[in-house]
Amino acid sequence: MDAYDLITRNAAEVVTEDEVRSLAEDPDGKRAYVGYEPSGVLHIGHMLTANKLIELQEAGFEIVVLLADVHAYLNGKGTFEEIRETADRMREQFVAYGLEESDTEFVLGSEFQLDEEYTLDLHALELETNLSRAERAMAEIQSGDTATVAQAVYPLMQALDIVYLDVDLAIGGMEQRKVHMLARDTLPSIGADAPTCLHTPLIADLSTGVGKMSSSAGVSISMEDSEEELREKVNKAYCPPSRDPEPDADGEDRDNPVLQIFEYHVFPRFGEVVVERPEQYGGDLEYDDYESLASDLDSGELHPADAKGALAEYLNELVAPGREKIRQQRS
Ligand SMILES: N[C@@H](Cc1ccc(O)cc1)C(=O)O
Repeated sequence: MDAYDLITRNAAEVVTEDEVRSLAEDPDGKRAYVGYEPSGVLHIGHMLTANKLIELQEAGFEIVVLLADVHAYLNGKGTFEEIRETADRMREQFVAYGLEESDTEFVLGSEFQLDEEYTLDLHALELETNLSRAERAMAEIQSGDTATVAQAVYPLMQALDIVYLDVDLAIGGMEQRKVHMLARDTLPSIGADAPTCLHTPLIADLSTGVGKMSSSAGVSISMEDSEEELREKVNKAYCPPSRDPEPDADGEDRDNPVLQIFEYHVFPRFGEVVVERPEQYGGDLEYDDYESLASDLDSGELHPADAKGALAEYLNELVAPGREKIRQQRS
């Protein structure tokens, strides 16, 4: 796979393709980052962007993980002290998940976001941005129904982080895209470059396939799930025998979250998949790529129950080191 294909593998969108192509010409030493609001336990959304970081690490990128303590505080996630405490645990969980510790720069937001220079640049961006634009950028990230002033400052700080962390590529889930577009539009006003961005897809709600999976509503997969819990969650998941399910009665689009997890989590980390089946049902099935697995589900060769059984096992393998780390952190 050439560098461009590796960088953009499984991305929902890159902004812009030309900019990513020029990064791909010489990826060595280029810097990519994801920022996370610290929380006690990683969930599948964190793991999805982390998969991309691991791939970029392999492509030669320097990886920066921002533990965005000030952002979590601005987004109403608790007292600053509480949030800080969880940041360290989160870092350890990322390492357990597979981010090479010696090759990853973990930065706490408060290490630089409270400096005078940063603050003055932030105020300069505030002058350039109207409130409704900031609010719109935050709509999918904000906790609570009504936007606070803190939540309007939040996306501007996120934009500024890209400058202060000196990154060449900003990564985030699709819910970050409006913040990144705001960053592209406003950073030039303070003399900085518009950042190049890559967005990872969102996984559909596990039980319905409608909308996105969320750690705050509905069933989500987390790093502390036991093997048994994973099996139960996956068994109950929505998985019609097709990769493009029919819209539901309300005409809402559905996706197949079981297939999405194979595509965005299992294949990128394991490379191949074996679905174990008793001889009498045709024996084991082996797949080298996502496409062949998805088309076997479409054709009926692969039964959803067998796909789910395999998925639960691979997920268990993915979360096991982090689960062990969480156990140590709590003892
Ligand atoms: N907005 C990100 C967190 C974040 C904060 C600051 C950044 O610079 C980047 C990302 C989230 O929703 O979790």
